[in-house]
Amino acid sequence: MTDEVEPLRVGVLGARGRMGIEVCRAVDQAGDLDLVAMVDQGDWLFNASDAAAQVVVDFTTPDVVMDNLQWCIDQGINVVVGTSGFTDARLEQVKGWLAAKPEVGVVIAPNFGIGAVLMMEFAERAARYFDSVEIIEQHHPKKVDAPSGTALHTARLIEQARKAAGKPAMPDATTDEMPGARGTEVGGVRIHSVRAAGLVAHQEILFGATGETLTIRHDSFDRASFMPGVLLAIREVVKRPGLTLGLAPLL
Ligand SMILES: NC(=O)C1=CN([C@@H]2O[C@H](COP(=O)(O)OP(=O)(O)OC[C@H]3O[C@@H](n4cnc5c(N)ncnc54)[C@H](OP(=O)(O)O)[C@@H]3O)[C@@H](O)[C@H]2O)C=CC1
Ligand SMILES: O=C(O)C1=N[C@H](C(=O)O)C[C@H](O)C1
Repeated sequence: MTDEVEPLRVGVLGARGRMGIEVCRAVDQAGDLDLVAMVDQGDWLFNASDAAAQVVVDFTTPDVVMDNLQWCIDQGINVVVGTSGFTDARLEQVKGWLAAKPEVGVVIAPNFGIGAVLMMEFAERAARYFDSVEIIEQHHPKKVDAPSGTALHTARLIEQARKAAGKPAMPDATTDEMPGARGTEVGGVRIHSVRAAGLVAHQEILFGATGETLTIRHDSFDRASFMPGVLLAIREVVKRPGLTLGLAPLL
């Protein structure tokens, strides 16, 4: 008799992408995890179920992630999703699929960086005290979506916190505006998206009130920064049936 625990069997979708490569390496190096499937564009999704993956990690693209998720849930495979593009409507759709498979766990996190999760928490806490807030997100130029998933999530958290505190709309007297000059507005919060070579993933939240500003900033200089969060989600998702949104509930 041995009480040694079997390693968790993990498959990675988007395995040849920037994040996928890093996730495969991290899973491979973790003693309690077994990398059993690496699937990318053009590969057969069934590689993951044939390999009896218990958890699938998805870092693909916003246009394919929903099909992947539905397939995993149908197969009864737990899923950790890092791919961006999750609107409220998409989250509702996922909840609908999970209703038919209540034993399956899904973690969808806009950002797996522990520092980024704290940045969002701090921003949520600060939101009620400031008249103005704007988000400036900066990413590498190969990112396909704008604004980033992290910026969208941050804006929603700030919107809810301002609403709960009864804050009025932000002061903004702009009447003469070139399109795009003031960024895009999400939940009443302006988001400015910068794309430039040399960047990885960065975000600043600028709060303003009479006579003072507060800047909360997070920088991912290397995709290794996301790996502790991804590994945590893999280990936790098997214990959490249903949908978990964001990494914060796992910390
Ligand atoms: N939550 C978080 O902490 C983080 C989230 N992200 C998000 O993760 C996603 C991926 O980012 P990144 O790795 O930089 O992007 P990449 O474009 O480098 O990687 C995506 C990979 O998915 C592949 N792919 C496309 N379609 C499929 C499919 N149907 N099945 C399997 N694989 C497929 C792509 O192949 P091909 O190139 O041939 O199309 C590519 O190899 C983005 O949405 C990004 O915003 C990124 C970093 C951190
Ligand atoms: O594409 C990226 O690189 C990143 N995407 C996520 C997002 O859209 O917020 C997370 C992080 O910002 C890196």
